[in-house]
Parts: sequence; C-alpha cells; structure tokens
Amino acid sequence: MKLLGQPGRLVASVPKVARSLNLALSFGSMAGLFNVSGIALLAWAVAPLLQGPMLPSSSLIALCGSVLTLVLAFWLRLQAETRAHEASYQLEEALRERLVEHLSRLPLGVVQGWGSGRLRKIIQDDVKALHVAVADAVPFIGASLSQPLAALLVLALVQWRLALVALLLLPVSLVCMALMARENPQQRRRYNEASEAVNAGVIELVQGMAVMRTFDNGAAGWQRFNARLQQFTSAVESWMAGSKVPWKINRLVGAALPTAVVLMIAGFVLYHAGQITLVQWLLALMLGTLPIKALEPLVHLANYLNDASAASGRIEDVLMQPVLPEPQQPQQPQGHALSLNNISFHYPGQTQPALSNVSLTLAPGTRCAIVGASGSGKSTLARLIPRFYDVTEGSIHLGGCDIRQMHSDVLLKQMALVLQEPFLIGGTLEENLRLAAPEASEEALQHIMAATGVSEIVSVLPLGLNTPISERGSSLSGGQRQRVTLARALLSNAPVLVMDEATSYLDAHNEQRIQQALAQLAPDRIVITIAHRLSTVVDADVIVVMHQGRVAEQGRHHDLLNQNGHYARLWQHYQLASQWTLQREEQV
Ligand SMILES: Nc1ncnc2c1ncn2[C@@H]1O[C@H](COP(=O)(O)OP(=O)(O)OP(=O)(O)O)[C@@H](O)[C@H]1O
Repeated sequence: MKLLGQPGRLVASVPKVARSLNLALSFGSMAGLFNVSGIALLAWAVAPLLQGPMLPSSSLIALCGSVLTLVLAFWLRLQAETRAHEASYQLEEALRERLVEHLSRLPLGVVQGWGSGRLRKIIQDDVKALHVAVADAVPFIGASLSQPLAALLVLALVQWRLALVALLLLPVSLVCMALMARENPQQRRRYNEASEAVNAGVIELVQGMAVMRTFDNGAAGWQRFNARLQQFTSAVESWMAGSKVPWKINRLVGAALPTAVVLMIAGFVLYHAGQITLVQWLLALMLGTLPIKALEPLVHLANYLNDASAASGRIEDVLMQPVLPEPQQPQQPQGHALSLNNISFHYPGQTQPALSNVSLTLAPGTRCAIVGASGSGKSTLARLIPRFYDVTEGSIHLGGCDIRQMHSDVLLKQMALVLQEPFLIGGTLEENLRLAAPEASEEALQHIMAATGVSEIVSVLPLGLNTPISERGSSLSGGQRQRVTLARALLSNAPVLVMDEATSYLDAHNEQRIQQALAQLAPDRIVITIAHRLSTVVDADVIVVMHQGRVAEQGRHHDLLNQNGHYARLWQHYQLASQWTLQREEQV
C-alpha cells in the first residue's frame, strides 16, 4: 500500500482491508494487461481487412480471443472496483471504531480541548475523504500503471521504432506538468486556507445569524463572508494564472489525438519504406496512445491522494495522542473521602502553572464551594478530580486511593459532572434523565424530578417524559436544560458531585430549590460547586477561595468575611453588582 503514500499507512494498519486492497490492485493491474492483450489481438484479427474483404480463420480465432480477453479485462476491472469499494467501507468502519475507542481512552481534557466540531470533522469528513480516495485510487492505479507499460512493451517487442514514436510527446507533457506543479505547495496552501476560511465563514454566518442581524441587519456578517469568498476566488485565479500556459499546452499534447497523428504519419513513412507491416502500424495506432492518455488521470489521482493525505494526517494525530495511563493493578476506593495533596498543574504546552500547591480535604457529606476571580483556576481544579488531566505534582486521593491507581471507569462512576453548558442526548426526556442510572426506580425518578423542578417542565409537555429532546436539547430553555442535567446527576447516586457553573441559567427561585434538593437528596455526597453568584455559596461547609492558581483562603462564609481578605472583597463586589442590577431592574 506504499503507492498510496500517507493514507497507505492507515490502510496497512487494518490487515483485512490491506489484503482486500492488494487483491483489488492486482485485479486492476491484470485488467490493464488483459485490455492491452485484447486490443493487440483485435489489431491482429482485423489487419487482413486492410488488404481485402475476407478474414482468414486465424483472424476469427484471434477475434474470439480478443473478445474473451476484453470481457475478462472488464470483469477484472469490475472485481477490482467492487473489492476496493467494499474494503474502503471496511476501512471507514474500522477507523471510526478505532477513533471512537481511542477517544474514550484519552484524557477528557484533551478531548474537550479539541472541541466537538473538529472531532466531528475528523471522524466523519476525514474518514469519508479517505474512503473515497482509496476506493477510487486503488483499482485505478493498478490499471493506469499496468496498461501503458504493457502497451509500450508490446509495441517495443513488435516494432521498437513505433514504441519510441508513441513516447515522442510524453516529455513535453511531463515538462508542462512539472511547470504546473511548480507552485503547487504554496498555491495549494493558500487555496486550502481560503477554502477553510469560507467554510468557517459559513458556520459563523449560520450560527451567528441571530446576533449579526440584531447589529446592522446582518450587513457586516455578509460583508465578512463576501470578503472570504473573494479571497477564495483570488486564490483559485492566482493558482490558475501561474499554470495557464503549461496547462493549455498540456491539454493539447496530453490528449490522445496528437500522439495518434504522429503515429499515423510515422507509420505511413515507415510502411512505405517497407520497415513495418500493416498489422504493426494498426497496432501502434491502437496501443500507442495509451501511455500519454494515462498521464493526466494519474495527476488528478495524485491531487486526490494529496487531499486524502491531509485527512490521514489529522486522523493519525488523534490516534497517536497518548491515552490516559491505566494502573497495572487497579485499586478500589474505600468510601469517598476526597483529598487534594499539594497538587500543581500545568496545561500541556504552557509554562505558567494553572494551579500551584493546592491542598484540600473533603469528608463525605461536605458542601464545598470554589470561588475566585476569572482565570484563578476554579474550573481547572474541578477538572483534575475526574482526571480530565493528571496533576503535574502532588496527588488526589478518593476513598484512600490515588485516583491514578483506580481504573478510570471506576473513578468516573464515583463522579457526576454538571457543566455550565448542559449536555442532552437525542432521545426522550426520560432517557436523558436516566442516562447514568437506567435502573433507577420510578419512585426515585419522580422524587428527584419534583425536588429539582423537572416535574413542572414535564407537566406542560403534551408527551410528558416521552417528549423527544432534539439533539443538544435545543427544544428546552437553558434553565430547563440545566434542571434536567442536575436531576440526572442526582439520580445517578454518584458519591461526588462536581458542578461547574451548573446553575448559572436558573432564576433565584429555582436556584434555591436546587440547593434544597442537594441538601435533601445528597446528604452523604461531596458536592463541589463552582459559582460566580456568591449568594449560592453562603451556606457551604467550606468555601475555597482561589487566587492566581493558589488557595488564598478557605473556611465558612462568615469566617472568611471576618478575615477581610480576598473573599471579603469578592463578596463586596458581588453585593455592589447585585444592588446595581436591582436598581436597574426597578428603573426599567
Ligand atoms: N485548555 C487550556 N489550555 C491552556 N490554558 C488553560 C486552559 N484552560 C484554562 N487555562 C488557563 O488556566 C488558568 C485557569 O483557568 P480556569 O479555567 O481554571 O479559571 P477559572 O477560575 O475557572 O476561570 P472562569 O471563572 O473565567 O471560568 C487560566 O490562566 C487559563 O487561561
């Protein structure tokens, strides 16, 4: 599979597919050989017609042989294409499985960092691009290489002068192609960048349409998009302009007709000089154009494979990411006391630590709130507990085990995460609620729905719990989605609940309700809440105040206020902001 270049590496990594494609390549090559043989036999069979109307019996045998050989060539070509397409589907399936399986073993932070759009493109579009290139390229490569080579060989054996004549225009075509390819890398990069900018522009235009239209009826958005389109057009034009002349010359000499004319004239001269027979001349006319005709499609194929190489590179980038290390001898947590022991953390590639020397001990049943200015490290701290990343220094223990010594499945079963952007799956409302606890009793479900206010959402839906939720939950409001994800987390019974701005869309009434639900339904759980609205943290058992990646203070609300430090300042700002908001609301 070396012929395929970089995509060939991915093909070779799936042995079943590599075997099928090798077979397709062989069938394609044999199809090319049989095609040439069929044409040669045909030339030999019909040559006597040039001298008289009667065909000798040997011609009839040759004619039958030719038909049979051409049919066989057709059948081989069909086999090559069928096998290549089947193998490409298998490749597509194997790569998607492998990507999804690999992603499931990567640190969640790395997956989150890539973003869903980029991963979707790799798993869907790039894998598809590889499928298309491989399915089309393999049988084609076989035939496109074997056919012109076989044609030249036959010609060389039959009449070497005519073989040379068939090659006469080939160097001109090759030079033109080299000139066309000269600027390729830069031009291709410019073209690709412009094309990606247009794609991004389309997404921006569609996703941001509502916002854009409110600014200036969308004119600015259209202008930005038009500018990108113009850049794309100019990239295409500049690429075309650089290669216009060689392209035109190549169109002229790279087609079959000029070589056929040259062969006709050369054959005429050689025939009249008694150097060749009529059969040889006819054979040259029928086979001599095959080498030059194979060139242009091969160039297109190279372009195709070039694009597939970029897709393979992106697929390999994901597959080569190191997985989250799993322990050789996994340990089981005893209970769910949580301790962070002098942990520090750098994001990959960053020089500044996001967290430094953070220590924290949380007994079961503790309500812990993490507060601090933007960028102080709150979310980072929360993400290290379910091992989105491994700490750079120090350790995190759950139930007495270092979390790196627990199997990640076991660790994640101990955790329920609720993030600011609620994630809902395409399914019914009930399926969403039961996602982490499909076996939960009806009673438990109803109880949690009532406590979190989900019952009220359900009561106004005609289909109730059976209401289909569109993907990502766009049929519910932000606050409704947050209530559903909080109810889901509570139903899961996981002993550690991590909530990162999980109630940010809720109004004050529902916010209070959730706090009560947590106290009532999760008395033994550790609940870690990251909140900007400080009103939600006043009752926490411990408030951890982060400042520049360090724990600046920790304690209860009143104790921290008395310290008159970071928390007291945060509280002051929060109070001022709340009053300001209230005054504005009253004025309105
Ligand atoms: N994926 C990432 N890669 C590199 N640096 C990051 C990444 N995520 C966060 N950081 C950096 O780590 C530091 C802490 O960020 P973090 O998101 O934990 O802060 P935060 O307190 O939760 O902020 P906010 O309240 O704005 O959400 C910041 O300096 C931020 O720029």
